[in-house]
Amino acid sequence: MHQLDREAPVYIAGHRGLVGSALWRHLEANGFTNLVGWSSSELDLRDRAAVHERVRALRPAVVIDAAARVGGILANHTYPAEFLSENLQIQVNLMDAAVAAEVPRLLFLGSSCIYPKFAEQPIREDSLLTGALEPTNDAYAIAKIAGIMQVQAIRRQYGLPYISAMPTNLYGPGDNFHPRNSHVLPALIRRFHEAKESGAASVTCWGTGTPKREFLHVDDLAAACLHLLEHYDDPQTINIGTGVDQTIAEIAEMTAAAVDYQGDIEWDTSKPDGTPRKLLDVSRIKATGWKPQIDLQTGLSDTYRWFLQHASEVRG
Ligand SMILES: NC(=O)C1=CN([C@@H]2O[C@H](COP(=O)(O)OP(=O)(O)OC[C@H]3O[C@@H](n4cnc5c(N)ncnc54)[C@H](OP(=O)(O)O)[C@@H]3O)[C@@H](O)[C@H]2O)C=CC1
Ligand SMILES: C[C@H]1O[C@H](OP(=O)(O)OP(=O)(O)OC[C@H]2O[C@@H](n3cnc4c(=O)[nH]c(N)nc43)[C@H](O)[C@@H]2O)[C@@H](O)[C@@H](O)C1=O
Repeated sequence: MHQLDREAPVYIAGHRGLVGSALWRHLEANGFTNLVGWSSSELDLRDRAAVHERVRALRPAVVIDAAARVGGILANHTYPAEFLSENLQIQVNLMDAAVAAEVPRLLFLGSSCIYPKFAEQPIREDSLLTGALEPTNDAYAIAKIAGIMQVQAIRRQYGLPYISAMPTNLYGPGDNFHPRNSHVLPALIRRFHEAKESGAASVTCWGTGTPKREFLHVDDLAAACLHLLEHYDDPQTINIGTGVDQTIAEIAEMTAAAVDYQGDIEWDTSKPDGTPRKLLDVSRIKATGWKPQIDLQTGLSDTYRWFLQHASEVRG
């Protein structure tokens, strides 16, 4: 593979989200001068005709699909119909439009929840479709698996070097801090912060605290995406993660420390735990020369600082 042209148009779908905004920052810092993004109100990616028209008119050199209906365990569990339907529509429209406009390079982003609930740990890419999915996010996972298949089908049929990558759980500036619909880290940053402010004696977290999760800072993810666009060309999807995980109880302790909340932590076991563990095997991406730079403690403190500085504009 070769260096991307820094002056050619790069379309970042979902450029206002956690991942898309990090991609924008990273590409800009790496000399890209022609980044393009439309918000969902400017271009609803479920609108097939509009997507075809925009992509045909722009003829980007690269499309990065960071647009999706995204949420934490409870949002996935509560709205499976939307998570399936909206994600299928967004990715099918984008990829079909890219093929029709002969876009030469595309990166599709999925998620580590595509792998079987009881996959052997750490999870290798070839575990895909070897077992049943975790029920709290099976609808979302099936949409993402369809995306991987579409990338492979396009490569086979049209010979275009499109790729897909599967990030582990992400966090960082620009995250969604909604109290119910977000992922665990932003939810806990907000909850511990509010408890500290109000002087609450305890904070309640969801589930048993025993599941394990792996967290990657979104700036590391953005660097990995550019690295893959310049160094990876294979039909098989590739994992992006740290190769290290913690229990949710440990994560809650770390978040409380980052926020400086001194009270107790309690557990609401009526809330779902989700998959017991999903640690990615990251040997393939490491072999291409990429590795994460931001450790979880530093990343958590930075994210909390960002949350405080952007209190009036945080999502959720
Ligand atoms: N967050 C995580 O922990 C992980 C995320 N990922 C993947 O990374 C990608 C990005 O996720 P993330 O940044 O966290 O999600 P966010 O919710 O932060 O951002 C998603 C973006 O998608 C856009 N979008 C959603 N629906 C539409 C639509 N109908 N038309 C146009 N744009 C739309 C939104 O645009 P707007 O703001 O303009 O409405 C939003 O900016 C997803 O594919 C996700 O699966 C993978 C692993 C973990
Ligand atoms: C990225 C990934 O994200 C989702 O899967 P998940 O890994 O289960 O993500 P989560 O961050 O929501 O939860 C992780 C763990 O943390 C526990 N937990 C404690 N307290 C809170 C809490 O307050 N909020 C949340 N959300 N979780 C909490 C929670 O019970 C669970 O055990 C899917 O959308 C999936 O589709 C996907 O791709």
